Amino acid sequence: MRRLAPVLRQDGADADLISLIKTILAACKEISFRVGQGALSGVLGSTLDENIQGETQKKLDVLANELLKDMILESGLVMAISSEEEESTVAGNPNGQFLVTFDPLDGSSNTDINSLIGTIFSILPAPAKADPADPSIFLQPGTAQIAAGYVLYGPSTMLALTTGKGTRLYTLDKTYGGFLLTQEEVAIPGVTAEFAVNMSNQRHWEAPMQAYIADLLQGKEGPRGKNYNMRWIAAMVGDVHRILCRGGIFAYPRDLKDPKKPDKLRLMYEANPMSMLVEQAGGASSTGYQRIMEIQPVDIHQRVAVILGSRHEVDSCLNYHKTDSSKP
Ligand SMILES: O=P(O)(O)OC[C@H]1O[C@](O)(COP(=O)(O)O)[C@@H](O)[C@@H]1O
Ligand SMILES: [Mg+2]
Ligand SMILES: [Mg+2]
Repeated sequence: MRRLAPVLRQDGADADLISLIKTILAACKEISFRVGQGALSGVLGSTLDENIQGETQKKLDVLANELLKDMILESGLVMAISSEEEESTVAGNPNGQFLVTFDPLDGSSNTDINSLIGTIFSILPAPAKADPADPSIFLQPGTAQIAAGYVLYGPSTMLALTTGKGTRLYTLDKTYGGFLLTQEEVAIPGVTAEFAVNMSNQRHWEAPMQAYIADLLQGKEGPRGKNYNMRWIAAMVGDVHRILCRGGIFAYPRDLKDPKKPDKLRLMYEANPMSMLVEQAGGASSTGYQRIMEIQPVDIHQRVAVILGSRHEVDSCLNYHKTDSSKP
């Protein structure tokens, strides 16, 4: 089985990019070890704090954030980092070629039930001669990403990674201590009969999403003419991993439950890296009205509606949005 670095070299990644990816993964291996130790490592449960987004921080959120931040900045390869758990960006080497934005721990609410969680990351180019302390250097669309990936802390620890040459899956070999290539080319089936959405928000969705899901639920007797199955892991990283493995559609649509917070998922370190992985595997990703990777960000913690997965199913969902005259 092939090791990570030679595969990245074959894909045209330069030595600094390989080194940065290896640094991110070194932090993830440490997180994987702590997660694997569970209650024995003393990292389960909540802190007394909230993060910038007003969400309760888990001890693992804080630990994962510190590990990633320190190791990435110490590498000297990045101009700055941005994280879900940091209010603003953190400056690094003014000559660093890269920016890294990450969700240190996705699916935090799963930590206490020994269920799927992961780390999501996105690597962007650092603008030339920019101020490393200026957060606006991160405001680049997803199409500018140099690489994107996640590490899933499951029964095995897996890496999904793309540098724009397809999406590949690696598995952490704990005896050797590195990630080995276990799926060369991920190809998401275009057609599916599986959807993932938090149904408890159904009554708060906009009309097109209500109509789309209502038709899926009618199964064989409805306009879609087939029965659908539903899955919800409550960690985007787990739901996207399932879609990379066997197809499906994942949605966290806009909802009107709290008008001040209509969207849940974060553009820079959740939606964009997952969209790149999905598109590179032949899938599609949209807000319902726009390709996610083409959004020009205005804030490092900006939230966005997400609909991604099997290409034809995403297209079907988008058709419901096209016929909704109330939207752009
Ligand atoms: O609470 P819900 O509606 O099930 O939301 C689950 C969603 O929230 C998230 O956990 C948000 O991520 P964080 O855990 O990083 O805040 C997503 O991964 C997941 O898809
Ligand atoms: Mg998250
Ligand atoms: Mg998180």
